[in-house]
Amino acid sequence: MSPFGALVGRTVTTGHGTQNDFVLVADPQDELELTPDVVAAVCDRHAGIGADGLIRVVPDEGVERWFMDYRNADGSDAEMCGNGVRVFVHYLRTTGLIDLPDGATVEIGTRSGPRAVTVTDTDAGPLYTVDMGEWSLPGGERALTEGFDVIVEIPGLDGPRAGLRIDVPNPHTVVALPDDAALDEAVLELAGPRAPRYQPAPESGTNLELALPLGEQADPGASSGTLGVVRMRVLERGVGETRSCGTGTCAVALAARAWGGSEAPDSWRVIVPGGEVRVDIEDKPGLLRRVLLTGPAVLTADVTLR
Ligand SMILES: N[C@@H](CCC[C@H](N)C(=O)O)C(=O)O
Repeated sequence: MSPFGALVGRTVTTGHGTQNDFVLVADPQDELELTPDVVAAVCDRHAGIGADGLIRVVPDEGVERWFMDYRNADGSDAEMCGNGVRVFVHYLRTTGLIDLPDGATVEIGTRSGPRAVTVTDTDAGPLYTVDMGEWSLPGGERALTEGFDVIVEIPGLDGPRAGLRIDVPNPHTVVALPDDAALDEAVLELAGPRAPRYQPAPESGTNLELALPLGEQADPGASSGTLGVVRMRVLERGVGETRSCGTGTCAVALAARAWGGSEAPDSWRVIVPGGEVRVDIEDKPGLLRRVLLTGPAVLTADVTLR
């Protein structure tokens, strides 16, 4: 019997955002029951299509917009997926489910509430800017000034490290590393004896980002101003090590800005194994704290499940 359950006979689409890859399943009648087992079977890299997550494309309840029903590769739910949002909107646009001309904005539904996404067409393909909304600090505001609120033991690295927890609004723990060697040597395994250990242990799990701040450069997107640059690796909750994580890049930019002190830039170029994205942080007094994520999205294939 096929492990793909309700998806047998369906044609689904694959795509990625900076190589964080997804299977997109259109469900315009909101009729598909996708159990965690079916999601895990589709995302299996050896016996399925293979992906970091699955996105069901479904109408939002009671409002005229599309809803991103995101699941991790192990079948679990998550509050948000930053790369997934861009790929989701690119899918809606490419398949004609929405009309989104260059420069236009669309609102989509997510488990964390509505998100506005704006497209900019470039010679290298479209870039999508997602208003990722408000972030928060489970460890309280003091964590931001102190720069950490959790201790993490990461195999491959000598000794415990300080980490900063940031919700975007899914949970992230960001650990600063001193050089490329440490970043490359860290072992990022989800489970087993070589999984990272946290003190305190995160109640609902966490995504773990290892961040290497690399200084600043002139901002090509502005006539004046600088862009912080940071390299990262990520261990995703419910997935394993991935080549990018959009919410993770936001958490890393926020942590790097906190560690950089009052003069640190608000805009960041975040380099991940699968490419790079831009993160713009807005938190001027009196304004909503929010973070904007800009990056590419690509569709790669249509596949029919047997
Ligand atoms: N890849 C995503 C994050 C997906 C959810 C995450 N694994 C979690 O469980 O919180 C992104 O691009 O943000």
